[in-house]
Amino acid sequence: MAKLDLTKYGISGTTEIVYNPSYDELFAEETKPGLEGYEKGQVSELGAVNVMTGIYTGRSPKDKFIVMDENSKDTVWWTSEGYKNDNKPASKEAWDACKKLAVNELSNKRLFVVDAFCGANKDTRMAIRFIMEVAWQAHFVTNMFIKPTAEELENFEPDFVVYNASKAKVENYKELGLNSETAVVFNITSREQVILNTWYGGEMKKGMFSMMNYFLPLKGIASMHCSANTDMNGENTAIFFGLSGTGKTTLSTDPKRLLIGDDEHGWDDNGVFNFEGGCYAKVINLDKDSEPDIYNAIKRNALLENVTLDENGKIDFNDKSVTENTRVSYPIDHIEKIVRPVSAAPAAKNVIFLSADAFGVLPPVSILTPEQTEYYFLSGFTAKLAGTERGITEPTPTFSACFGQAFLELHPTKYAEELVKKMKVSGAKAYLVNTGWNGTGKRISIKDTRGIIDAILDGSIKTAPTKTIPYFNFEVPTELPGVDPKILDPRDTYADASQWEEKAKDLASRFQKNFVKYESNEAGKALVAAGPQL
Ligand SMILES: Nc1ncnc2c1ncn2[C@@H]1O[C@H](COP(=O)(O)OP(=O)(O)O)[C@@H](O)[C@H]1O
Ligand SMILES: C=C(OP(=O)(O)O)C(=O)O
Ligand SMILES: [Mn+2]
Repeated sequence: MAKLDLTKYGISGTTEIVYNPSYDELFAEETKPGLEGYEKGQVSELGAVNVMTGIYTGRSPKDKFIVMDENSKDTVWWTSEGYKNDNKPASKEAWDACKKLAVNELSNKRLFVVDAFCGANKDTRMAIRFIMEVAWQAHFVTNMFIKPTAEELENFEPDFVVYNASKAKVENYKELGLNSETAVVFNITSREQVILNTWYGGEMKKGMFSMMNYFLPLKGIASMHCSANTDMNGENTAIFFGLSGTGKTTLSTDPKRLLIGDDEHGWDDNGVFNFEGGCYAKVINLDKDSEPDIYNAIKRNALLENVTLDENGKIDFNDKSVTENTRVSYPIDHIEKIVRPVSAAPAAKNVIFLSADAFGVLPPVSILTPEQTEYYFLSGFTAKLAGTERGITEPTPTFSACFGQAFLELHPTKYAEELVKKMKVSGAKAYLVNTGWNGTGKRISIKDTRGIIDAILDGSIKTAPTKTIPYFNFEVPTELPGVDPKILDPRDTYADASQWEEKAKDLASRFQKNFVKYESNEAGKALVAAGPQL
């Protein structure tokens, strides 16, 4: 690519640029003899290549920073004593140092450059240029982002540039006010991201998600950490919010429906649209029979991360010895039932909040009032599951605003406002679905959860008999087709209902404590009544 000049980014001495490589080129590059360490891919029995990412097998939110400057100072939702979050400010000096480390690492090398889009909507998509030295990282972004047509590539002008220098370390991080030798730094003004010392693929996709979360709500578009699908006619759209591991990917991949996307979406006046061109599924304990579509997506061109293979490429999906956050990325067309050609569909009619409750208190499904919808969206209660974030080794209860706090760049109320506006126009209803634990000590089965989702999407939940659950005032159905009726009231899953009572009171008070941070204004105060009462 003669027209590609990387010196404008400070990258010099480039010996060759492999530009938007095809899948065949990527396969050859990532398996070529002589690759060492985390650069090396191994072909698995399913045809997909597997790579290992070292100690970073999940995102590293503690190492996430945003440059604080004139532009970002008053717009970004910075971490504060009153409301701690992952948006830590970096100085201009720290940015310059990190950028320099990245361009030094990437100078005098043979590089991969991938130009791709984030956002299926042409008016609001971001054109992104990824620059890296590692072939499989080029494969990852090729899978996960939207591929430009040949014509679009002709005139491709990036809105955002990502430098992946995973081999470089920030040695003087203390001096720079950073957290460790690893840094994931965003500069909203120059529209750049630098990745240092982590190889986890997810850092690249969730980085751009964070940027969409900054730019879109400012244009009046809802930007959401959710999966989305629609019915076979492309009419009855549903979105599934949830923190990592709560079931967005699993539950939106449904053979009865068309997939829009598994993780990041916008909702504008035309409807719901995907930001991505691929999916990133967890594969721990993946079972061919219970999740056939995801299993079948693991073939040539898919890319496995941190999965255990023997020397012959035989896969052991049950092995957690490296991480529980084993993954596969694949282009969305590895799933048969998808919306084509553009991953978009009309406004959502059903909004589902997935929460993996580690306490075993929440009912498997609750029908929410509009006020409860706002309250539970802002609260974002769930458990962080082992592995997706560094340092999390067991299900850890958390309140993650909007079910994706780590990716919010504006105040959570901004996302709630945009969602509520869109829901009002479409007349959408919201449900809180617990995909976590109950009194049995086991996780609610995928089969029961799928039954619940089916009942929401085919409308049968609307005619089901219901009762009210104390403390939370949740309206829950007492029977649903295809769902074990003994689990619908969580109290029935305990040997003694008083065990539930005790845990429920504890959880209710955690909700109340967490919500205090929203009570500094009238709108927040007004929502308290919709939350748990003791
Ligand atoms: N009831 C359930 N609903 C959804 N997923 C479940 C359930 N029980 C166990 N799981 C497992 O939890 C994980 C959900 O992960 P995934 O769908 O990738 O979540 P996300 O896309 O939200 O990060 C999968 O490994 C799935 O097999
Ligand atoms: C990729 C991630 O998210 P999810 O599990 O929601 O797909 C992540 O959090 O790193
Ligand atoms: Mn997912």
